[in-house]
Amino acid sequence: MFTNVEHIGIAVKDLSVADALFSTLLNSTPYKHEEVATEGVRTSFFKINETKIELLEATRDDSPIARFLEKKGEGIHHLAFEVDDIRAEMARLKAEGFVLLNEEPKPGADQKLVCFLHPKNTHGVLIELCQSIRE
Ligand SMILES: C[C@@H](C(=O)O)C(=O)SCCNC(=O)CCNC(=O)[C@H](O)C(C)(C)COP(=O)(O)OP(=O)(O)OC[C@H]1O[C@@H](n2cnc3c(N)ncnc32)[C@H](O)[C@@H]1OP(=O)(O)O
Ligand SMILES: [Co+2]
Repeated sequence: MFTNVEHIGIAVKDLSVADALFSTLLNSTPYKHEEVATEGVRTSFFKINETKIELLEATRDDSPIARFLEKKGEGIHHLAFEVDDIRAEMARLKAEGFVLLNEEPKPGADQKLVCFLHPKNTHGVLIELCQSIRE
């Protein structure tokens, strides 16, 4: 089951510059910074009630964010939904013909297991599924 929009991911060239801008815009400060080495990103998270904004800076030239910045420039990179059972949603969506970019849930930022769907099959929007990692 889809339960929430978990976050909106925004690709930025320089995280500290974007942090300053979003801090002013939202009149708030990031509640965390986290590097996810496996995705080649350094992230910063803002929270407005239950809505999160994830700013993403590339840490490697061959990372998804670096490639996106090269092709499209800065901007909205993905839309992440919270799901209660990521494996069940992955199986359901695969059976519906969506293309999973990872066949097994993988660790994301902020204590999540994540899976991405190819934007070619979702009207050009990269979709991320997230499930909280329970202790
Ligand atoms: C930390 C974590 C978290 O929240 O927990 C994160 O969010 S990590 C966020 C970073 N990690 C990820 O994004 C992982 C999943 N992403 C990927 O595997 C990749 O970025 C792909 C989505 C497959 C795209 O890779 P790449 O650009 O190398 O492939 P490609 O050249 O074949 O591109 C296929 C087409 O998709 C387009 N394309 C690429 N990235 C896109 C995006 N974010 N949104 C919409 N379209 C996108 C390209 O412009 C191209 O369009 P044309 O064919 O028209 O030119
Ligand atoms: Co994300």
